[in-house]
Amino acid sequence: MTTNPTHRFDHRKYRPGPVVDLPNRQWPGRTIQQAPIWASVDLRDGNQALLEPMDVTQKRRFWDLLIRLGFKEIEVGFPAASQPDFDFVRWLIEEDRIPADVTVQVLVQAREDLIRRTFEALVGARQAIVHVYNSTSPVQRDWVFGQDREGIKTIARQGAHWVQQGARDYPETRWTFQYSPESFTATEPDYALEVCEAVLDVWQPTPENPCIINLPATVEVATPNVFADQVEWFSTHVSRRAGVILSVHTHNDRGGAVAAAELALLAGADRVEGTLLGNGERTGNADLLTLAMNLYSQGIDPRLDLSDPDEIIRVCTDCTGLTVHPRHPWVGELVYTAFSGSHQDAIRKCLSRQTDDQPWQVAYLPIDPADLGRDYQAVIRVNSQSGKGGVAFVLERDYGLVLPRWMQTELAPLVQQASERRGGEMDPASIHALFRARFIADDPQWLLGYRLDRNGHDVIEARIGDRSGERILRGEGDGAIAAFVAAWTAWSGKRLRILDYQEHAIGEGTDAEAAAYVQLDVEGARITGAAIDRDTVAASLRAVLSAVNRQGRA
Ligand SMILES: CC(=O)SCCNC(=O)CCNC(=O)[C@H](O)C(C)(C)COP(=O)(O)OP(=O)(O)OC[C@H]1O[C@@H](n2cnc3c(N)ncnc32)[C@H](O)[C@@H]1OP(=O)(O)O
Ligand SMILES: CC(C)C(=O)C(=O)O
Ligand SMILES: [Mg+2]
Repeated sequence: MTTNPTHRFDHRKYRPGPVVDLPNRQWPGRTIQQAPIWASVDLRDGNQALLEPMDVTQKRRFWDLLIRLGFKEIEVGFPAASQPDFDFVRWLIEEDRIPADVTVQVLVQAREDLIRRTFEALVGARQAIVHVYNSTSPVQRDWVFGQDREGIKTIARQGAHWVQQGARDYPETRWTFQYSPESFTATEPDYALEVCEAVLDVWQPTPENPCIINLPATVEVATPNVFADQVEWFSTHVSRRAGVILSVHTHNDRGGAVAAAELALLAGADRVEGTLLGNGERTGNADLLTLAMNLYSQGIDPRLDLSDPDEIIRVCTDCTGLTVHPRHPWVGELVYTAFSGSHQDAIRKCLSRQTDDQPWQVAYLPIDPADLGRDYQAVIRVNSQSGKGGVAFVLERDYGLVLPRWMQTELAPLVQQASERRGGEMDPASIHALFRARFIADDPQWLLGYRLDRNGHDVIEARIGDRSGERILRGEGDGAIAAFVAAWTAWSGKRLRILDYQEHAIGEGTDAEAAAYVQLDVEGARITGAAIDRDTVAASLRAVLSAVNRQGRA
């Protein structure tokens, strides 16, 4: 290859992949109604892409996970390629680790010796899928295999024949045959079909005894709609369609593996191969976890139990050595977290209205994080992008404090400034500390006690302490706060007026406390205060004192 050093980044080097002329395409008008047949290729495609392939212990652990999640078809390796893969298949069979409703699948090239060895690996299996492949695209034909169209078709046909032969030698196993025209998406569609027809001619599948034709986007070379066209064209042109389980196997080179698999389902695919979290060659395979969660979030049973993604992540990470991006769809650490103010506000409002008997409709949260074992702790986190809604959410969630709107408005900028100074997240304890420092002021005067006479008209005697000693203030009014304000006014000579007052219980039972929030007009200045006390009246009096103290400080 020649490159011009002055034009290193040169798009003229590339050509678009093949497309199908499909003016009457049907897939755009369809929606996905049910989960496809899932086939995990974690232990094969995922494994072959690792810097350090899984050892036997890791493979066993991964297998157990796949079984727990509910996979019924699992490609367990390429047993003819390596002894560990061979041994793993033997372990599964000899240790009776394959549940009756699960079928193992193994991959093999269309080579006679390898196919023979593959059947040896599977001796004693109740049922198995033997997956044979060869590559069909022009570059593979011309440059890799050095074969013309006929030659490549012959490789496929022979492979199909050897597989059929092998199966005849082991009649005690229920066999399913699978063929992949590797590099399908880069292959001329009519030629890919021709090769598959040659395979089908050998296998003669029927609805009672179907085979699997798996169409791989070995390398993703086009937009997902192009893949969908290719799949629909294939699905509507292949013979013996009722005897063919049409499978797709997408890779993520352009970032579209999941979308391509979804559109392929609209286009007629019955089955999807992929991996958990998208591990696999280069940019990976279609992420089955994402695909399944996409269905789940649309109200469709994904037929996989993904309720504990943290366990999935743990096993995948331990076995592959790969980490999961915090924004990975559905399961990343940050995907149910809102930092920005308007999102937090909307989430808080929606969560307060969402009930268990309604369909889920919370803005910015496509599903209920609790379904995946994620608590609401992570939903709202506060930093300099956050507003009053987020601050209020955190104080309510973690401290049971339901701040009035006017107090939220006063507190939020303080939190924002603190976050800007700190340059990061404000944890709940810091927000709570800011709230207390701002609104709860038991100094320079504090409440030592009170006596309330509630005989129709409220009469209060409040014992107030300060650094010089203590005094008794007396007043009366309509309610304890009004009586206290009257007492304070009489003593201080200052005009004091309650603008707003709110209180609520924190917790329940004998441990419950009361939170009181007050907004006063003191000599024309608006000032706020808060207090928390086991006694409701004391909380309200202390809230008024907090405001007065704050005004005094100001
Ligand atoms: C898209 C995919 O993911 S396909 C799966 C790929 N996975 C793997 O390859 C992992 C396991 N593979 C291996 O360990 C090795 O490739 C083995 C053991 C299977 C084979 O190793 P080798 O015999 O050394 O052959 P190698 O892998 O280099 O294959 C190249 C030869 O096989 C031929 N070949 C490759 N694929 C196929 C196929 N699917 N069907 C028939 N022949 C094939 C090539 O034309 C080439 O033939 P040549 O030697 O006459 O030029
Ligand atoms: C073996 C085939 C199905 C494959 O992994 C691919 O083409 O990506
Ligand atoms: Mg692959």
